[in-house]
Amino acid sequence: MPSTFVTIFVSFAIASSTIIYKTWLTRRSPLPPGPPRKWLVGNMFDFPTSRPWLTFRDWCNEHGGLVFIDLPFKPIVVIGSVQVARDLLDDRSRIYSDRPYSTMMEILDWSWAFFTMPYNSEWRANRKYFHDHFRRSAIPSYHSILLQETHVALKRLLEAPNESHQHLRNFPGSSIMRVVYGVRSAAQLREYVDLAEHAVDSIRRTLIPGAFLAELISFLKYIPPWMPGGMARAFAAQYRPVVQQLRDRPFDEVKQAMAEGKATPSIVYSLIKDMQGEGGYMTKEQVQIARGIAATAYAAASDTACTFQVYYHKAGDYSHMHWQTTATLLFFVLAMAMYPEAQRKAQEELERVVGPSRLPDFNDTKSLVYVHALMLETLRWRPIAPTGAPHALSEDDVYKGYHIPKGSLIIANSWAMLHDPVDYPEPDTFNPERFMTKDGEIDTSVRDPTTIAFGFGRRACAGKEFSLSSLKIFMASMLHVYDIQPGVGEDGHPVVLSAEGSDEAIMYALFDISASVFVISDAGSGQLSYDISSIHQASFESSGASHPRHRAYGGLSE
Ligand code: HEM
Repeated sequence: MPSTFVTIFVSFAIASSTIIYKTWLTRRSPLPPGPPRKWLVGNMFDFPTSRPWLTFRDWCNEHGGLVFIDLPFKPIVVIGSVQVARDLLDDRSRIYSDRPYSTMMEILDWSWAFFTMPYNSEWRANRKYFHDHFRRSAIPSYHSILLQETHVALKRLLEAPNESHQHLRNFPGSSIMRVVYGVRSAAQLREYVDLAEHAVDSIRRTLIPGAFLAELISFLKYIPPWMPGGMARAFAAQYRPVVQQLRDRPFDEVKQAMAEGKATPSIVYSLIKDMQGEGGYMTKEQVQIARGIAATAYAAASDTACTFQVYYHKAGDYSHMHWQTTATLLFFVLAMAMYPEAQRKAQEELERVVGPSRLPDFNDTKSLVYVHALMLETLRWRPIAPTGAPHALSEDDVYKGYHIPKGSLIIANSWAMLHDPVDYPEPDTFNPERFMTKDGEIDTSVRDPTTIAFGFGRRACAGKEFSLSSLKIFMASMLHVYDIQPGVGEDGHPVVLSAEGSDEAIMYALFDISASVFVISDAGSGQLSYDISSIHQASFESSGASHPRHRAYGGLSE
């Protein structure tokens, strides 16, 4: 009985609010063009459920660089060209920098993560502190950690190649934990990476289309778990403690270690030192910011959630968090297995620049032009945020005569921009050389894909420089040491690889490379004399000193 009442009440509320909303929406015209809208439901049944970037691209090809999608209570504007993205998200960033509100994110207690925050003074303060520690000039101080974590991953790949997926997944998480919290113990790093994954699982589960009606009807968040309609609160009760642990546990451990005089240098350590006044006192707001920005980096980088995409879909909004650095590394490995010629060219460059007796380091990266082009091409070929992360418009706007209503969700279709055949001929082919001149330099006349893949305007990726450094040293080191090939299937033939993801995916589905790609040691000419098996994780844990460099002849094969 109560559930019948709730159903009738909810249906009535939806129908009447939809009519009011439609009247409001169309009070000013014209709206940007888009797929034809049906009365009351608008484009609700046109919205793509799979690979939306392809449908968005087609709509933009038909209607122009700006397309309006009319979903109940959620006007969506899709940007299909770099020029429009620059005009709106960069040049008008004052009003295009909000994020859409999500009920589930609020009740799961993700509001401290500044990638979810609205564009306000709290976001500004968070972003400023984050920037202090992740701006380009700050990154060299993390180089030794990135190198060490890269070497740990290489060693693990050698020891347990069947778990290659896991090793790639651990690299970003472990690196960021060491940078942000100074964690050294391998066991604790693993525990924290798992904790981040568990917490972010809460977001993954809210993504399932229509999973939570509370995204559409916000008051459902007040219904207790034991009542019909209380699903959102029941779900939140399960995950909220995990999300809070992610935010608090590593931070509190650093504070405790500082009090005992045992803390190692880290971003949290410097934040606390910088914020503490006389007598070591921090205000409640300062503690909140320090906790929040540390955990944002932790969540954003550690195989977890860097950004979130929110689409309105049939029964409600859903947020889509995704796995940035790990996903890029997975696509890199896949590309290497699919395009052996590109792999070979990178290895030739590594042999020339680095030579056979050591691993690449950050002094080499400037000379590794082909590896740089290969990284750019990976980010372009399979952008892991194909539709970016949604912005929200905070004031009514007019662009080229079209009215864009306040509150619209703004989606930049990065995939379409990165596959524009005018900028990138034959865009589906993985071809690092498109970024190089005939003289072997980076061709600055080709559009730099990092200006698209990391988003736009004031909300563009705050970890971009950190990511680029991690990706480049990891890719160079991996190719210097290993050959990457398709695995062999049960029929004895090489597995046929595909980079398309599954049909259901609203982003590129992550795949387990362990099953389909072989990573084998002794890359390139087979002349490498550096023995990766001699790297000792324990030596990083105890001292933080740079890794011991052993020389052993006979290549890397065991
Ligand atoms: C391959 C790696 C990565 C890619 C492609 C990537 C891409 C993105 C994109 C597309 C956005 C949304 C931008 C927008 O709203 O226009 C974003 C936001 C963000 N990223 Fe990343 N990201 C990566 C790695 C990282 C890492 C390693 C960190 C942390 C160290 C990080 C921290 C953030 C943060 C904090 C935001 C939210 C910014 C805000 O809302 O103000 N990202 N990223």
